[in-house]
Amino acid sequence: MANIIDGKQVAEDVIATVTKATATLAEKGVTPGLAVVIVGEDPASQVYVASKSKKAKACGFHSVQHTLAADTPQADLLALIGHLNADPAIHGILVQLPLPDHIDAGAVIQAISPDKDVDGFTFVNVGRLGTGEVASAFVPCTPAGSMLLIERERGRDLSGLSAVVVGRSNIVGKPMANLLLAANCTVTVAHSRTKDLPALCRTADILVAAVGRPEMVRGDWVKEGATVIDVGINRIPAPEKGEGKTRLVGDVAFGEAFERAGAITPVPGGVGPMTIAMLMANTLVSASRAAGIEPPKF
Ligand SMILES: NC(=O)C1=CN([C@@H]2O[C@H](COP(=O)(O)OP(=O)(O)OC[C@H]3O[C@@H](n4cnc5c(N)ncnc54)[C@H](OP(=O)(O)O)[C@@H]3O)[C@@H](O)[C@H]2O)C=CC1
Ligand SMILES: Nc1nc(=O)c2c([nH]1)NC[C@@H]1CN(c3ccc(C(=O)N[C@@H](CCC(=O)O)C(=O)O)cc3)C=[N+]21
Repeated sequence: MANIIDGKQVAEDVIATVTKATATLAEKGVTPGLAVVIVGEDPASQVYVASKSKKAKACGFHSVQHTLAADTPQADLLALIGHLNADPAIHGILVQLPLPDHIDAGAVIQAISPDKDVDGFTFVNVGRLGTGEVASAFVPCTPAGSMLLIERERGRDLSGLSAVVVGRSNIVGKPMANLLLAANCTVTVAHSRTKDLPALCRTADILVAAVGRPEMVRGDWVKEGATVIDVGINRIPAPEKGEGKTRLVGDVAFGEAFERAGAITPVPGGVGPMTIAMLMANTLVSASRAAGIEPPKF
């Protein structure tokens, strides 16, 4: 029977630290500014963006949201990013993904100033993380939040533990693997071509699932006592709640994995709230750096 990791609570702790540090910055005349840019009307994206803006305001940030039409030309989006890069009131820029097909997401991401890249997606920040310069990098929010949950559970010394990351996206899987490697884990990254994934997962002291397939990781893939981090957010039909209703599940079959894991994150209430909290933490760090003030440790 596993310990259920309370991501909501840890996220609240992070937000409390951010809010306190924001008040200290305010005494010095600095207000952290976060700009969230969304293109199109994808309802799921709208929900996430709204909750990011709300959290930013609750932290005491200057929070702006730019909602652009789905057919906005790429040049207009690049021009907006140029303005935000140059705006001294803005310390963090987040362009909500995915972007519409007519826009080259790579070109847009790389247009963000690395100093304001609170998502950690630009080459500069990816490179800092990849070379082990973790302290100077903006680390992508979901892996950064997952790492904080792992450290709260297992302590800061993860040396020699075996970690398996299922998924190799630039947003989650790869940066997660780099963070675990920087923490001296022995890391294996699995993906859709991996052979005998269940057997590989059973070797993991730390198992991170970031696949996007509802409940794919079964209970018997989990090593006894392992720490299981479920990044997946999948909305599936829930006819038991009524016609047309849905519910959220992760990439891990929670009920089964709970029986074998030492600790496991729930969905919702696990990694999701941490993602938003780390966005606030990264924005605070950016504002602190711009003001030449030492940011708090998370
Ligand atoms: N909690 C949060 O804050 C966040 C949650 N998410 C959620 O995390 C999940 C993953 O997101 P993201 O990384 O963006 O997704 P992507 O679709 O970009 O990547 C999915 C990865 O899973 C791999 N994969 C797919 N099918 C299998 C399979 N059958 N066996 C093994 N590996 C497989 C893919 O392999 P290959 O490379 O070979 O195709 C790919 O590397 C999603 O559910 C998403 O909603 C994402 C961001 C934030
Ligand atoms: N540039 C960019 N950066 C991102 O960080 C980014 C993005 N684009 N695009 C989409 C994904 C997804 N994402 C989530 C954030 C919070 C929750 C979250 O708070 N989830 C709640 C549940 C929310 C609900 O009920 O729907 C939870 O798990 O408890 C989930 C997912 C950030 N993403």
